[in-house]
Amino acid sequence: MRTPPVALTVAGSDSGGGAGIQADLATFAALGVHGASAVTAVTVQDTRGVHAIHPVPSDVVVQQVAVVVSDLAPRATKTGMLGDAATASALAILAADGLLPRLVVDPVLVSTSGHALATHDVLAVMRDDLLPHAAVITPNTDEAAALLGCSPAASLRDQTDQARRLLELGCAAAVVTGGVDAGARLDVLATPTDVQVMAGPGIDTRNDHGTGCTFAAAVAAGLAHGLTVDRAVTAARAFVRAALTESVQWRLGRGRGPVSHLAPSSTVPRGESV
Ligand SMILES: Nc1ncnc2c1ncn2[C@@H]1O[C@H](COP(=O)(O)OP(=O)(O)OP(=O)(O)O)[C@@H](O)[C@H]1O
Ligand SMILES: Cc1ncc(COP(=O)(O)O)c(N)n1
Repeated sequence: MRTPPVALTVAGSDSGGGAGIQADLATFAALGVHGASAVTAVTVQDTRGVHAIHPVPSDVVVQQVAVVVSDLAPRATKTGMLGDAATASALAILAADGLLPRLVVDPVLVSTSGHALATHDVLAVMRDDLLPHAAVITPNTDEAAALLGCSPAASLRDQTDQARRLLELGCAAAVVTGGVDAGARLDVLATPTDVQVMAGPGIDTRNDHGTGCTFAAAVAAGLAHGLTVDRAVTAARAFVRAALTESVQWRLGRGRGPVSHLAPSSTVPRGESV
């Protein structure tokens, strides 16, 4: 087997395994990428919600990144839940030093279950110091509105406008996810030369915990394989759609279950009791 490319995720741990580090590593593995990780926080979490958050000190986050970067030379990096401003600032410094190649920033602020995953001061640090180093950022419409200080998008036109305006914050590309129009799901990708609206039918499921992490990790996996941002985003959309479709019938946990990160060509023996 060929040596796989390496991607690094800097994110929080989700004990339920649906989002955060766990979703990122599962996505990397499904897409043929070796995943390394720097944990920013331990969340006590299941499919019903976030019950507690235990931050990892920012210097320990930096140490994790430093050893991985010097030993494994990741070709792409993804950030998710950063938790506090000290960690966001420390990462911005690492990015400015060129240590976070092909950086995908998923500006995680609040979980689907409505729990704050970042202190109020993270937003400004992320916007002013980290985003200018990103190859692409992947906010949903609420996160985009928070970064821009405007109201949430009420139409595709607003969402497109948000994606364009995010480029002014200095990132090389921005994909604003989570638009819904007449049952279709809309993502808008803006680059300095182009704006693309990507639409697909909404998948009716309650198992949608971790879609944002899975999407951003899949973009990072594509970049680690050498894809352009445009192609990495298209491939990531296809991966998330497959992950949502495969898990429609699942009953994992009592709340919003995870999407499937299991490769469709899974070699796990079927029909055997374990
Ligand atoms: N029910 C669905 N049907 C089709 N596509 C979906 C559905 N839910 C999410 N997606 C897709 O998943 C990707 C991630 O977008 P989403 O807006 O869910 O991110 P997010 O809000 O950041 O997620 P999270 O709340 O997990 O952090 C996008 O490509 C979006 O279009
Ligand atoms: C550690 C961690 N990172 C990110 C999310 C966001 O995912 P979601 O919006 O699906 O809850 C989460 N819940 N937990």
